[in-house]
Amino acid sequence: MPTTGTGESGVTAPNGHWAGTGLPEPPRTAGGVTLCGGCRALGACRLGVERERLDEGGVARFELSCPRSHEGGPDVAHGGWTAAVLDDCLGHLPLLHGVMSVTAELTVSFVKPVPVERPLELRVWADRREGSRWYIAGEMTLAPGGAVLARASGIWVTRDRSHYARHAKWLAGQVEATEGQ
Ligand SMILES: CCCCCCCCCCCCCCCC(=O)SCCNC(=O)CCNC(=O)[C@H](O)C(C)(C)COP(=O)(O)OP(=O)(O)OC[C@H]1O[C@@H](n2cnc3c(N)ncnc32)[C@H](O)[C@@H]1OP(=O)(O)O
Repeated sequence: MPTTGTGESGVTAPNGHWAGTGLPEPPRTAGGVTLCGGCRALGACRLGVERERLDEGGVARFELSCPRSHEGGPDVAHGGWTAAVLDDCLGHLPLLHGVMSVTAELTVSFVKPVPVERPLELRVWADRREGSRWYIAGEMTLAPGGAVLARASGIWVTRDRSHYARHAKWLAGQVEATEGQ
């Protein structure tokens, strides 16, 4: 990935485009974590993803922990955090291949309570690809010991830069249709 260097925050400023998408590359942290729109100002993943990489076998590996701010029950993660971080990390698999995609379907199994502020790992792989559809699965484990805490699977649909413009046009049409009602 072409870059312009690493700033004080450790976030790498991109100067290239994703192959085939025409979209600007999103910034990455020093740990290789792609930052979505909401996390860019902070320069860190608010869900607690600290490192990400693609291994030799094509499996994406993440190091993370649940921030205390996402505590649900005492000392355990809110289920919404678990679902959100699985959605985010599963969707990073196409990103790590230079492909922009959006979540079309997501199924989450909450296997055991997830402790907050403990090291966790997440493995993410593609079960198969059919045209623009990626069928992706992943598993979250406790870092020491490897006990499975949660699993997820879903479908991601590849998009190009017209996705957001199309959305903006659709939304403008919705607003126009309701004006004067
Ligand atoms: C230039 C600036 C760049 C900046 C660039 C930075 C990038 C920096 C990224 C960092 C990384 C973050 C990545 C986050 C990734 C998630 O957070 S994903 C968020 C959650 N998921 C979504 O928002 C997806 C919402 N759903 C959809 O857009 C569509 O249902 C899908 C998944 C694309 C459908 O695809 P499909 O199965 O091929 O179906 P298709 O027949 O094309 O469309 C089905 C329906 O959706 C509609 N549709 C499809 N696409 C759209 C659209 N774009 N707008 C409106 N309606 C649409 C169709 O019109 C159709 O509507 P109906 O005719 O049924 O009324």
